[in-house]
Amino acid sequence: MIPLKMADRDSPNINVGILTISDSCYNGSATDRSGENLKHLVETGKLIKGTVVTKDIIPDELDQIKAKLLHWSDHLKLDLILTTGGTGFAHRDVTPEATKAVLEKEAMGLTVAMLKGSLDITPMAMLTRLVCGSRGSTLIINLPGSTKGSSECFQIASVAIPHAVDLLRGHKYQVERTHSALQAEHNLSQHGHSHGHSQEKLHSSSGLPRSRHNSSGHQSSRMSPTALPHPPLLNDGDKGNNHHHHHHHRCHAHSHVNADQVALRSRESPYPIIPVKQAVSIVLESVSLLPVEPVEITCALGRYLAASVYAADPLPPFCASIKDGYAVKAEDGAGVRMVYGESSAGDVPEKTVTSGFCMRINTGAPVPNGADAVVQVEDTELVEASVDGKTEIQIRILKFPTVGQDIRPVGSDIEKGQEVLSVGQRLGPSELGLLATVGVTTVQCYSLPTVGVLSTGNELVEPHAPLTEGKIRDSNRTVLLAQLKELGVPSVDLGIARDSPDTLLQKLSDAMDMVDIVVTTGGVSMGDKDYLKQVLLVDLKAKIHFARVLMKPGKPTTFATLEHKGKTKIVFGLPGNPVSSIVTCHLYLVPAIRKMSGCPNPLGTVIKVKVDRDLILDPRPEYHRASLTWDADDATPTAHTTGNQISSRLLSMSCASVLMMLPASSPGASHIPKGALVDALVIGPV
Ligand SMILES: Nc1nc2c(c(=O)[nH]1)N[C@H]1C(S)=C(S)[C@@H](COP(=O)(O)OP(=O)(O)OC[C@H]3O[C@@H](n4cnc5c(N)ncnc54)[C@H](O)[C@@H]3O)O[C@H]1N2
Ligand code: MOO
Ligand SMILES: [Mg+2]
Repeated sequence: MIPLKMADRDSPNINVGILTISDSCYNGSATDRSGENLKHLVETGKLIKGTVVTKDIIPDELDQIKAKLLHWSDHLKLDLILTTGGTGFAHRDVTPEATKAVLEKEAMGLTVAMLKGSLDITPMAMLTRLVCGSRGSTLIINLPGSTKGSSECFQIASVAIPHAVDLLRGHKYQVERTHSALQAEHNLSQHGHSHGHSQEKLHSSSGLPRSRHNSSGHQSSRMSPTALPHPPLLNDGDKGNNHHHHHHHRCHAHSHVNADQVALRSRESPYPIIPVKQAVSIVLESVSLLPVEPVEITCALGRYLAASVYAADPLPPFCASIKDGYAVKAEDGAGVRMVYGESSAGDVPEKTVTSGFCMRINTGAPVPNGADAVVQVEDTELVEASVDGKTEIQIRILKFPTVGQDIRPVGSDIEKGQEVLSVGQRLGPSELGLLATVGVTTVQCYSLPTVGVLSTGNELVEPHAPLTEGKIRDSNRTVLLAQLKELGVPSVDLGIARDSPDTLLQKLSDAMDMVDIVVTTGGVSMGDKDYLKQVLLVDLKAKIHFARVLMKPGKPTTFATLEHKGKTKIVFGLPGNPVSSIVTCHLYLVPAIRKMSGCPNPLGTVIKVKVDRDLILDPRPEYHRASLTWDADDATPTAHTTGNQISSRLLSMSCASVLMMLPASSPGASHIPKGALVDALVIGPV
């Protein structure tokens, strides 16, 4: 029996790499069924809550396997690598050897569990040599090469995978936290409180005894009682920590933001209000194109090309018929022809068509030598057939054919050497089809940024948690993670941070190792608990490019960059109001992601719409949510407001496919009359 388990909604999202190790799949003589099947199993989300970040096919070469495993664990920092293939007794089967070479710790239990489950199904399982274990925070699991075997073993292992990933992540953080706490204490004792510590110091691990790493003995109880013992809780801002007993957990980061002196806080924002256009320019100038990487066609949907793609062969590769009919010599004109044989799609016609003869042919089939026209069956009639009706002997051509009629010449769709896709093009379904047509299965694309999403606020609880007094459910994270999924970029759910500088610092510091972009919501306005900007400035030495924009909603939108381990990290501090965070996501985050991923024109589409009623203008330029309809006799869509536009009202986003870009009111213009045309930014399917 294979134990089945639904993905736990509390479990972390697992970044998965799928590695098919097979000479025959690599050289194209076999199809990668098991790799594709594993990808599908992960994507359905039934076994684990995971995202397939990368997938590749490599030959059974020890060095290549090792290199790939090292890259995926040390550089991509995947949570889980599933290999399929190369685990048997054939001479070339070296996956277990390559895996052992990179593992830091073996996980015999996983191997035994999969072996036991497989033995229940077939005694041949005795011959598998699966190896499992961890390297850094990456779990590596060998699966058999067969589709059936690999999916059975994956199902068995999946029961323990989320917890293993949790442990591996937790361990890493625990180590870093203990280091940073000790380092911070050390700094303070040497220099006193007035000295800020740098990001490097926070993560420094110099000279610390290993035995101290697991010194915090707190156990979380957020897993079910039947679950394995839980690792130390990550910090007090971690997901699901909205129960009282979590609040005393220690946060190891020490912010230097002064959080006590409410009365001394600034009563006016020190940041100038800038126009939206300027804010967008600043964002786009501050982000750069990410490096190029090879991407397999099955993982390339939505990616942007970094190198043009050319056709190695012409299409069609042979003269092909456009119709079902008869291949003829045009000069024979109309009249009776002897039928000898046929050319069907996939065939190679052996006979040559000579004067007075024709050959039956189907759409897409090669036109036989000697023929220079195809006459569709509708333009012919039967003259003579064999008695059994199985053979056409003579037919009559009713219409005079012309040379080349209903024939696609070689290369008429795609010429040999023609550029079929160019740099910067987005790979949608049809573009992937073009790649398939020209036989290019790996393309050079710009990398995608990894985006971390953090909600902030003491009032927030998880969507599934019961509402207690003073609490509301966190909706922003759900929206933003879904938006990222729709864009096809990898995301990291950073959970909820309490409104404390230490927690914010901890969460942000942790995130910097994992992601290119951090998106936070909440805590950017004028409240005494709005600490984000101060933590960015004081603790993380970030450059805040802007922190107020002249727009409604979204006024306190904050944008910062900071250097972390030699890389520039991007921080979007979006306002906490649900609508403000979504509108600013579309205006700033989405274009930034598009630019980083190689999109040549990252700004969204703006169309003209007709307003369906008088609209009162706000002193700030407003992004007014609306749905669209089309009247039969009018090309311009009518925009229907989604109602009350207060930025807390998430319902105003429901069914909104555009943001009407309304100008600020002025003494001469206080409203827009019904029927007027306004610009609208498209944000969803219309
Ligand atoms: N004195 C001033 N007060 C405010 C100003 C101002 O200029 N001066 N600006 C207002 C504007 S405009 C906005 S927008 C908000 C932005 O506030 P913050 O970004 O600081 O966000 P919070 O205070 O944390 O929360 C605001 C609001 O949104 C709710 N919220 C927060 N996070 C979530 C979430 N993840 N899911 C659902 N709802 C969330 C939160 O409970 C608050 O109701 O500031 C105005 N104030
Ligand atoms: O600018 Mo705020 O986003 O109006 O609610
Ligand atoms: Mg606030």
